[in-house]
Amino acid sequence: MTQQGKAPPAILEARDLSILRDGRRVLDSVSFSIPQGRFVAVLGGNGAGKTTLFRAILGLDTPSHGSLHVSGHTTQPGRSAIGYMPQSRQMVAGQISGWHMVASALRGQRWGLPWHTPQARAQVNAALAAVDAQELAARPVASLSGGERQRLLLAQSLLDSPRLLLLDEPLASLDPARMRQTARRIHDLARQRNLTVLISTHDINPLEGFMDSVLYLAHGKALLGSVDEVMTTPALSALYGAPVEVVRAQGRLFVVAEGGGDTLHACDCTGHAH
Ligand SMILES: Nc1ncnc2c1ncn2[C@@H]1O[C@H](COP(=O)(O)OP(=O)(O)OP(=O)(O)O)[C@@H](O)[C@H]1O
Repeated sequence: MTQQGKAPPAILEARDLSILRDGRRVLDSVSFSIPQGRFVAVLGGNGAGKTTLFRAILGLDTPSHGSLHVSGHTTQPGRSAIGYMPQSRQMVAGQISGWHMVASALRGQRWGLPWHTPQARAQVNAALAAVDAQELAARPVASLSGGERQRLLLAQSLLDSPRLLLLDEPLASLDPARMRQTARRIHDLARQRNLTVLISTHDINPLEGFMDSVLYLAHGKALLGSVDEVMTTPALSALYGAPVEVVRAQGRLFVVAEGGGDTLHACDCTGHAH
């Protein structure tokens, strides 16, 4: 990391972290340190291990080797300081209201108890207000658009005053304007609350101007740094262990397999060109 000045203490620290899934090494001796308050884009192709990393941070997957600490503590399930927006958009549908859907994620209330304390109600209302979703509170979830449901999921992740937000592809299936709007909303919330945000995505274009760092996962390895440090042909070729090319066109940045093969990622990196 090359951010200027004294870095705040690390909220997330991986040391030689390896994680197996079905016997396959998804993360292989990965080390990185993320200071509190950073807004980090987590990039990597399908199956690179983004969700696996999030699950490990939540304490749902145990490292096979190495260590992973959140605020200096070993990861464990149920830490209230972590807000999570899962990639799976499955949610209780039917006639449940937006308000009750958000409330169902309150700690200890996961099965939607029919009553809530005034404090719990205030927390749900505040989370809805934080994402400008008050008008969705009374609507049946089944009647909401995909983008509106995603706003409710973001509200859920804000319950219980998290210090760290893990957002697994929160921009997926949004139109370009809403991607940018959502990225700005998350960024502003993070700044107001001094939250650390890890946001996984296949297109970092909408995050341009908001992210402090990129954590790029490929072939079990990870590279953390600024956009300028990570999104370069030499850096990503070294990470992939194979030649890839970082191409800039019309203010956008693409990562392509050498020889003009598949586009691996796209990102608007105006102002980051080398
Ligand atoms: N429940 C599971 N059991 C066994 N293997 C799994 C399981 N979930 C994921 N994997 C494997 O772990 C690897 C990493 O998957 P992961 O979901 O972390 O990738 P990802 O970077 O989030 O991918 P995507 O961008 O497609 O969501 C993949 O090879 C996947 O097949």
